[in-house]
Amino acid sequence: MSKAVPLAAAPAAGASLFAHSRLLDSVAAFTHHRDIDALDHSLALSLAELSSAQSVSLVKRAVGGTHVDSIVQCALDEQGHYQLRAIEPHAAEPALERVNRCMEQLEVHTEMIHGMHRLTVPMLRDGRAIGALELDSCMPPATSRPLVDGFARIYSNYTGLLQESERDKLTGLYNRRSLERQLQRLLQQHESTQPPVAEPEPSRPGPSSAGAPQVWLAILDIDHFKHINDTYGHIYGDEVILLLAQQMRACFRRSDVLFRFGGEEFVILFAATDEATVHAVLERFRQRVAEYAFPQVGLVTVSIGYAHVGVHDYPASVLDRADKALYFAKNNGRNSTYGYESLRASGAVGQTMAPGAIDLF
Ligand SMILES: Nc1nc2c(ncn2[C@@H]2O[C@H](COP(=O)(O)OP(=O)(O)OP(=O)(O)O)[C@@H](O)[C@H]2O)c(=O)[nH]1
Repeated sequence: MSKAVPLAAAPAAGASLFAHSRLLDSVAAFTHHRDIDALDHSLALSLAELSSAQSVSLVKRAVGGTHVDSIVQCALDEQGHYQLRAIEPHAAEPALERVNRCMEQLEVHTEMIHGMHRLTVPMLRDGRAIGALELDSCMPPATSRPLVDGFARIYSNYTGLLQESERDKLTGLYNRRSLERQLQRLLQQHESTQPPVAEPEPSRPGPSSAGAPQVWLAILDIDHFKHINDTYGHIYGDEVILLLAQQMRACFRRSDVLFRFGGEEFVILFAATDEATVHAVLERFRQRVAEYAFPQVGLVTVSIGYAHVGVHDYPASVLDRADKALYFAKNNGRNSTYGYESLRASGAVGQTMAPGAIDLF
């Protein structure tokens, strides 16, 4: 039997339904994104619009780390329109103290600033803060807090799922599936500074115009890993993989993108101005590994092959070139680093795969 709804309740219910559907629209819009940068922008804008805030900042810690590695802010401009911008964490140092405290203490922070209410809410996952949302608004914190809390929880859950799908379970590095997206992202970042590359050899690094950074891909493979597994067992083999991933994190820059590509193979994507720098960076890492005493196993070495990434390169063809250089290292004593372009110039390796023959993942 249907229940009569008092007439007087209808307008309030209508208004609340409208507010709920706006909220759901926003959540649907930002969870539509698979790309975390786009998701961050969408979240900051949705929260600013729904709360009519003066500004919303999304501050994020590096995956698995405690330092802030990105800040996205959505703030009203003089014309009353929301504008999104990314802020370099080092440029926001003093303001970050408050946010860092909130993330360390896992506590919500409120204060009055220039006649506005400032609300800082940590975003939690598995009992630790992955970042924080900060809102400057005319509304008192008690009014805006449920909305900010809700967005923080949805963001944390959703990015947790996204990260699980793009990370290797053992090491926490990116997995093979994420290479194409990360490569595109890095190329877009550096596209404007990359000199035009002559066809039909997209792999050849352009002239180093005013030291503009270019993108490079390196493949790193543990030498005689089967022997390590056979001698010490798979658990020690896994431990070697884990420790190597830790060394990679410690040795490469935060902006370098690290992958466990499968088994005992790793990939590094990074920007550098010239081949000599690339070689020196990779050699430094190879030597560091060769000097490290792995528990029980002792000394372990790695072989490295690398190649330049052209703006219009397919991931599979870059991988093929770097793999040729790696293969050369494996066949020439291991525990060494080789670049495809130099090997090609000296005639030590042949042509890479034809554009039609590539496997596009
Ligand atoms: N412990 C462990 N072993 C793995 C994992 N993935 C692959 N392997 C093993 O890694 C070994 C790789 O062996 P190969 O491809 O012959 O290479 P290698 O022994 O390192 O020899 P080179 O690369 O030629 O120096 C195989 O025995 C795989 O079973 C993993 O996640 N954990």
